Amino acid sequence: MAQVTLRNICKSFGDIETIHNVDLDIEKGDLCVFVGPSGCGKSTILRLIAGLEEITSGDLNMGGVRVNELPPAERSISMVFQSYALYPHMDVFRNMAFGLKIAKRPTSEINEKVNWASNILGLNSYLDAKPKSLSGGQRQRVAIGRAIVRNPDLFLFDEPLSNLDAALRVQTRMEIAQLHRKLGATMVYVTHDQVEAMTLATRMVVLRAGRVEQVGKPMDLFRRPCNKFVAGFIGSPKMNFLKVTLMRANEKEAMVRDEDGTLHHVSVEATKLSLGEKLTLGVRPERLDLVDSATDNTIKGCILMVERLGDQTLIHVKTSSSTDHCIARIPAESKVELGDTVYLKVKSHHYHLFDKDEQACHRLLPDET
Ligand SMILES: Nc1ncnc2c1ncn2[C@@H]1O[C@H](COP(=O)(O)OP(=O)(O)OP(=O)(O)O)[C@@H](O)[C@H]1O
Repeated sequence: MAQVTLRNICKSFGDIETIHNVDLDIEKGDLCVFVGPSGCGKSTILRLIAGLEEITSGDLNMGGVRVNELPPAERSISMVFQSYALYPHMDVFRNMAFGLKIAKRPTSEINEKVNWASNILGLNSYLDAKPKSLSGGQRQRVAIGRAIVRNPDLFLFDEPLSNLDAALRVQTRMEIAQLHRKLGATMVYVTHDQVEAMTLATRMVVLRAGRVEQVGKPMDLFRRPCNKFVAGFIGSPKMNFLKVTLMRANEKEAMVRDEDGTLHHVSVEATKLSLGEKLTLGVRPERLDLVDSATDNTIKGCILMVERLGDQTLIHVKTSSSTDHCIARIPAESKVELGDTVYLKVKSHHYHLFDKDEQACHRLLPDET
């Protein structure tokens, strides 16, 4: 049985419904990450699970029991916010001990648990310090410590790394992943950063405008996005999209033509498509290889920008078919200059194809990809 289940959950603020029929199972031990653009409803769903917002309709179950009306304090959850929410006048020890004190736990248990948490989080040397003397990363660790001492059934994280600088974000992200493994805890984690989502999640939930678009393991969503939205949201730089027309189709391949007249052979099950249908071809920047001349499966374009990143180079290429310009990730030693005409080749099984409703055609991938 899943630890947390959402069934047909809707949430309205006044007359406006912002969360629409969300169904989701969060299994024990999952690190379930909600990801999606600003305003898609990530925090609202987290707050519904926490009991900080009232559910308009649907059922929220925890451990098999319906908890829609259960107050937050009775849900066995701990929440960690972006803003840390530490008490400025209390030292680190008292901040971490606060919840247990309120719960009137014996002093020996409080000492034991706070020491255990501060060991795990590397806070032993700071137990007497006040929050204002700590760095952002240390403060967030105290907030996490305060959450773990309570040993809840479920941890909820709302963009906990947003206030940290880039280096600290990576470090704290690793610490959260390690903590998740050490504790075997069930966690729900909200972020708008798809890299954070990919690296942390055991299960990723992609949301758009209050609806779940796709749920799955990060690499499954990366390899087999169910639609153009998920394909464009996961991956950095994002997937390139080209406007194409279907010329031929069978159960193993779609042959499409781009706006330059180049043919692309795409390894997908394409029997449901109609000849002449306008489609979108997707290809990730790392799947484009520089070649000398145009053949089938190449994209022709003119270099608009060259970004040399050290170990690799990104080229931004203007093409006739791409909805935006195309980005290709190429080896650092490639000799390319602004204004060059380039040909970028794609293997048939590296393409994605989306129908006129932006739904993905089933990809036929070889085992190694
Ligand atoms: N208390 C509220 N009253 C009215 N509308 C609200 C309230 N809280 C959230 N909303 C609306 O619900 C929608 C989802 O908001 P939510 O904060 O959950 O998005 P989000 O995905 O977490 O966004 P962000 O990444 O920007 O934090 C938005 O349109 C927001 O304006």
